[in-house]
Amino acid sequence: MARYSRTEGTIALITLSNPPVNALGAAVRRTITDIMHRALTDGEVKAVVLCGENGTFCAGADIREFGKPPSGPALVPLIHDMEASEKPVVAAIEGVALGGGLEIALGCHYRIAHAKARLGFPEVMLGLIPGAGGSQRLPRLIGIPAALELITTGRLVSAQEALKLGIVDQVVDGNTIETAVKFALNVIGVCRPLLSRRLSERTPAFSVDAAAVLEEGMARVKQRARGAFAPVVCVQALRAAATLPYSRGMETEEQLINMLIDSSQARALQYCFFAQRNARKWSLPSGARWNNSKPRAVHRVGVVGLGTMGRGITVSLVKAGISVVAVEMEEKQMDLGMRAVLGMLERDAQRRGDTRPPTHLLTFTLSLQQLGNVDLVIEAVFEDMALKKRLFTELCNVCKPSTLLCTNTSGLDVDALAVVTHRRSLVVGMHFFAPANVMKLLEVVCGPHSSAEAVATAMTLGKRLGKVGVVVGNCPGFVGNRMMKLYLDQAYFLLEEGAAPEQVDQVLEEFGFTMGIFKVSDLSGLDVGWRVRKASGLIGPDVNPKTPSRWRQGCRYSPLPDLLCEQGHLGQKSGRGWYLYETPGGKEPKPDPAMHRFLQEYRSRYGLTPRHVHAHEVIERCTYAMANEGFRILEEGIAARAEDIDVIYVFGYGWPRHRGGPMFHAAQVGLATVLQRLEHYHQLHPDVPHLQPSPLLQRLVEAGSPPVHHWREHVQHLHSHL
Ligand SMILES: C/C=C(\C)C(=O)SCCNC(=O)CCNC(=O)[C@H](O)C(C)(C)COP(=O)(O)OP(=O)(O)OC[C@H]1O[C@@H](n2cnc3c(N)ncnc32)[C@H](O)[C@@H]1OP(=O)(O)O
Repeated sequence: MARYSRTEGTIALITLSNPPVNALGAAVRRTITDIMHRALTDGEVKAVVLCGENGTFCAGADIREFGKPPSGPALVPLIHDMEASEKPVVAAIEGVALGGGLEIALGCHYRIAHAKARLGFPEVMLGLIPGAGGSQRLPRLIGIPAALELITTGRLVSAQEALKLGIVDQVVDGNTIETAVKFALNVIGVCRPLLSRRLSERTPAFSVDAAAVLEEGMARVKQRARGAFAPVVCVQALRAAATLPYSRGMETEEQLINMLIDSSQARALQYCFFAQRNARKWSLPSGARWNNSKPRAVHRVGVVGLGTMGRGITVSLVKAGISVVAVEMEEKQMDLGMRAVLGMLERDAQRRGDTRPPTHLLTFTLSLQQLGNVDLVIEAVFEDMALKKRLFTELCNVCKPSTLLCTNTSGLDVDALAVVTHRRSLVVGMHFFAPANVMKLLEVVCGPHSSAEAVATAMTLGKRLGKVGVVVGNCPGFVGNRMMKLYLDQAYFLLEEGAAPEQVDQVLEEFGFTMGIFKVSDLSGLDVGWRVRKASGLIGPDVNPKTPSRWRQGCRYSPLPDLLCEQGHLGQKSGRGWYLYETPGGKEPKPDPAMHRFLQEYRSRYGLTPRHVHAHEVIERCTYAMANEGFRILEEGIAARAEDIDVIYVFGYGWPRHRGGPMFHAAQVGLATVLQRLEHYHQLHPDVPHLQPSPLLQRLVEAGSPPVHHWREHVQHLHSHL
């Protein structure tokens, strides 16, 4: 928990010891409180050095304790007593000093940091504010503007930046604890009383325009928060620091954190924190798991296809220091792709203040033969099964027998590709999201033949690229796009029934989505879905001409997006889609009067009487339809946990993190309510089978709506993919 020792005769060394990150659980707080008291009252001790075991100072409060009844001593009095002491207390910061960890460090009189240390207040990402004095001490140390930026974004700073900002007093390359001990010996008796080192006693060095900074900060934060409360409350806490004496500021901080601590948003964000980490802990029906499967070493990767996805994947790999052989079939395409990749790397290097992008890691070629020596190939060609099958057959002949063959398909059958190779166990899906060098999500698609080694290798590679990998089973659209299809369907149906694209988008954005569904569709290009619908036989020559336009494969179908594509309205790229753009390639969507006329004509052609669609209906139909499919996905074993589905939606589809993900949201609304609303909508739309409540949802409601972590126990694994 925490150890006490003496060094150099007069220095008390307190070492936090709670692996893996020295989180401040109740027992740790109790131990530090006791031994700090011992150090501060021991006459022989002249100074105290506080450090953490295993190269980590402290990652803050133990997040697992949030939501449980409080126990153990609070941090605030401990920090207060430490700061009030006449004995200098020096923090030796290695690894991280985050949240409560940084608050402890700010209560110390001096801070020495290792060059590789990172510091920050990530509380906002957990739906909280720094609630143990951090919101009041940090602005007294570094001023309102810098504190505002760090606290409202949760951004971590390097030791070097912390030094520049004045958060730490010294940065060391060598042994931080030894340096801190020497430092402590040097300051004993030098700076008495320690008044100027006590941040709580500092007269705030606020500039005259602090009020304006806070006002601007509040406006910026509200605009970016997409409905999240914590960033707004962070600004309120900083306003207290700027305008009130320290003790009153602390009272306000306490009131504000108490308001947030049990909020549904804080719960959702904390759920996301663990869901993201649990997604790494995959397992397969064979018993193979993340911690018993060895990934292969990957030094050189082949990327086939230099379209939008291939380019982003190549950039991601090169940025992670991995050699890439990028293959295109046609010279012109290769030229375009090469220029785009080099441009992206150049801009990235400039942003990081680096003059040379790592282009030495890149080879561009028109020949697949150059893939003979790569460890792994990522195929990123068009979504055309025949093309992919030909390519996989060829890759099998070209690549060394141990090369993993991965497909970036966004929903085609990974198993159908595996069976054309002589190495089925080495075939997995690596489904990146556009732009692949920016988006964090990676679906690792495990087919029935994929080996644990192949899954482990793809997941480890994803981690090296800074992605959040989630292992999913093989089915059309996997998890993300399978649920997205139903979300889109509901959005189209809402247009048929009377809504306008901008109305649906506005409601979704107010709910917290990064972008409304129709704006997303315009951005990705309407032709993407059009091709998928053609390939799956929903449109095209295979459809019986007698089939009604609004009816496909036994259920309601909306031809709206097909009609737009037929008119060449493909979204941003053509200057017109669900919205109007100033020029082709324009980015600013404007409601399109022609779209409104088009929808009116469409409705009258099919005898649909438009009605006013309420915001709550938009949210319910879109999000409950998604969650309902999520329950089916769980039942089929395509996702192992509801958490995995939520991670996919938060990291890949702009789902608001403070609402936890579609499955968590369903749980927060109440499964019984979701069930009842789905029944209601299904009654109104019996021709939409995916509105019919899934059997798992019904069973969960019958079982009393257990919490998300217990849903797995109610899944009847008839045939589990995971
Ligand atoms: C009021 C509020 C107060 C006073 C607070 O302090 S709120 C907490 C503020 N602190 C944080 O938000 C830090 C959260 N942690 C991280 O950012 C990262 O975990 C890390 C930078 C500390 C380390 O990152 P990394 O090396 O990638 O490792 P993991 O993220 O995988 O973490 C390792 C395991 O430690 C668990 N963990 C991390 N932080 C905490 C914590 N504060 N409380 C409890 N547990 C924590 C994490 O879940 C991992 O566990 P396993 O998945 O391995 O079981």
